[in-house]
Amino acid sequence: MTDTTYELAELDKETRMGGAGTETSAREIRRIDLTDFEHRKAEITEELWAAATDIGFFQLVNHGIELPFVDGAFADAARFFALPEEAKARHALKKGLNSGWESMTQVRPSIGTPDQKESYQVTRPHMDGLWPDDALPGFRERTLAFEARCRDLAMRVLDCFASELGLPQGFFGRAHDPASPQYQSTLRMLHYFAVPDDAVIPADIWRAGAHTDFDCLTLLFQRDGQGGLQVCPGKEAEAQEWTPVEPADTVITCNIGDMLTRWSDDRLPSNFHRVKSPGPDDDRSARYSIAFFAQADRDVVIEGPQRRYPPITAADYIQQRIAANFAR
Ligand SMILES: O=C(O)CCC(=O)C(=O)O
Ligand SMILES: [Fe+2]
Repeated sequence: MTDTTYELAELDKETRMGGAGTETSAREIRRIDLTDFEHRKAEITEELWAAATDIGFFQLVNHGIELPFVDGAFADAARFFALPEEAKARHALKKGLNSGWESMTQVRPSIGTPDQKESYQVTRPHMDGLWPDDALPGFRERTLAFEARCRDLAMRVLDCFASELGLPQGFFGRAHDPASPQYQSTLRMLHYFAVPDDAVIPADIWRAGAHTDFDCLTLLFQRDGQGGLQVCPGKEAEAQEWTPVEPADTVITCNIGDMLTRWSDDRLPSNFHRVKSPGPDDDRSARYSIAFFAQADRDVVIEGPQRRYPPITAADYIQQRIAANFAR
């Protein structure tokens, strides 16, 4: 726990989510099938809206990003993280720009201890000097291609939300424009460290501490057998009951982020999630995941149709969240 008070209400809420809480499997993790998206858009929109508003999180299946492509992105992530420390340090995080490599520097307001992980982030306009081109030929091109597919899929889902919110089709696509120098959507490769067999992990050490995401929508790719993710819908946060999410190679777990909560005047609640450390009976090997964060372009003003929150640019919004999360 920290005793800092934050300017954003979202952050104050986060500081209260650091306890262990309890586990429940009673919540349904709804799977939304995107097969034949263009023809089934109305039906899919209904399902997405119901899952996002009743439960607060959901998974996508038959989402169109082919498994070999996802496998390739994970293979590239593993190759990057296997580079020597000094090679990775040449591509160090540009703080505030969600670009580059960091290790153990993310401290969540909920727990106050560093996440037990390293990450490499790609945010298109800020990648000068951050690509490992010499060590990993082709990594840049493949990673950008994967990022583009994630962005397109995220915009499909956001288009469905737009129609329910009374916003025009393409509204979110225009606000997340990969050709704009203001683009700030981010692809993040994550590597949670293996834990030695004899290590006893203190209760306040998490692979990722409890948090909501800063963005509009997160697409989270996980690997079969690499569990640990737990979710708690924002509207049920007080109960601190966490539902484990079974990982699978072919599904994408989605989180609504705080930016969309604001933009929807609270109609789409963000959800808390965290990644627990392996317990005594859990697999202790390394865990990899990849997240795509759809964050509106820096110059876009976030203001819902009902104006429940004061307008804020997406740049200022993300900046306040980064400042609260990265110690150095
Ligand atoms: O690795 C995971 O499963 C979750 C990652 C996450 O929540 C994040 O990076 O925001
Ligand atoms: Fe997250």
